[in-house]
Formats: sequence, structure tokens, C-alpha cells
Amino acid sequence: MVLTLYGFPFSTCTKRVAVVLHEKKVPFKYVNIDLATGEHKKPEVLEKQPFGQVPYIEDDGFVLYESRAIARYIATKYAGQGTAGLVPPPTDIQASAKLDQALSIEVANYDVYAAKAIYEGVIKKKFYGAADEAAAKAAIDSLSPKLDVYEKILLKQKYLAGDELTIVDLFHLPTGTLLPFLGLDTLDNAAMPNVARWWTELQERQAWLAIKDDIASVETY
Ligand SMILES: N[C@@H](CCC(=O)N[C@@H](CS)C(=O)NCC(=O)O)C(=O)O
Repeated sequence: MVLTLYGFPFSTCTKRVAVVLHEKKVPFKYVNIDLATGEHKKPEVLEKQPFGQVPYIEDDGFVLYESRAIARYIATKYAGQGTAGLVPPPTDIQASAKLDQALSIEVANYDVYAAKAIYEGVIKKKFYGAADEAAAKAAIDSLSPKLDVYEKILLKQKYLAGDELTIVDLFHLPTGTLLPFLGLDTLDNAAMPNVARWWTELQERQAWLAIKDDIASVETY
């Protein structure tokens, strides 16, 4: 049975999973959970995702939530198809450790600030009428010195976990592409040529272009 992705089109977390499904050329059925009407807090959703959030997947009866865990599951299960190397083989202990390191970097040094900025500056404006521009700016101000460190890392290696593209690079796309809506060239910045090089390449990936504006079921590749 085809894998089912439950999500919401404007959800950055749903896009984090959808881009990996496309990279790995995994056909999937997309089911919309309407966050705007509170569908994510209904008992049938809470049974699958106890925090009442999206995304989650069902794969032959196997239910999984948390976008990063889902992405890793997909990249591992479908290692032999689509884009190669998004996760290293578990037997490569050092590459796996470097991926874990980069995954922690993304959560602790990037997403905590980028997601906050997007929530305060973009989501609040779109769904609740008014942005909190001061809170968005504070989050961006906290993100900036972290990106200076990204620049140092990306000067030495092509991607965040080493010289191979992995899932963690893709994880930056859903929030990073919304930062310009806050009037910021945070990631595409001449003062950070290696971040800009990395970021430009990521944004041009076919898998991202396929889902950036809309997520739809895919029957076959
Ligand atoms: N850590 C979770 C976060 C999930 C999350 O916050 N999802 C958002 C959409 S991007 C959501 O469902 N928000 C509604 C809510 O929290 O009530 C993941 O990565 O899957």
C-alpha cells in the first residue's frame, strides 16, 4: 500500500517530509489535515500524533510522527532509489555521527530561531492578522551569529554533514525560503559566500521545486 503523508500545505514541517519523499522518488498519498479549522486536535488525529500536530505518516500500518524522524526513516528505507546518500549506511559509524552532529546543529542553532522568526513574522500575519515584527527581528538577530558559524563550516565542506548532500541540508528549505518574506537575505548574503553557495544549490533542487508551492499525491515517478 502506498505511503500516506498527513499534513498541511503551509506547514514547514510537512514540507520537510515531502521534499525527502520527492528526493527518494517514493510515491505517496497526501491527506490534508486542516490546521486552520483545528482538525489536528480531533481524536482520530491525536491517536496517531498525540501532540495534535502535523506531519505524520502511515506506511503499511506503521505510524510515525516528527518530521525529522520521518525523513530519516524514508531515506533509510528507500536507500536504493532516488537521490543517493541522504543518510549514510548505519555501518559507516563516523559518517552517521557527523549526520547526528549536523542534525543537532540544525535543531539547536538554526531552526529554533528561523522557525520562531517565521511564526512571529509570517504565520501570525497570515493566520492571526498581525505579525509581531519585534519578536521576528529578535529571532533573526539571534540567528545571524549562528550563520557566521555555518559560513566557517561550509568553507571547509560542501554540505552541513560533510561533502555529501544529506537530509539535514534539505531540512533548512521550508523555513529558509520564507525568511525573505521578512525582508531578509539571511541565507543568500554576499557576506557569507559559502552559505549563499550552499543555499542557492538547495533551492534549485527539483524535489524542492516540486513541493514548494503545493503538496500533492504522487502516484508514480
Ligand atoms: N517537531 C514536530 C513539530 C510539528 C509541528 O510543530 N507542526 C506544526 C505545523 S509545522 C503544527 O502542527 N502546528 C499546530 C499545533 O502545534 O497545534 C515535527 O517536526 O514534526
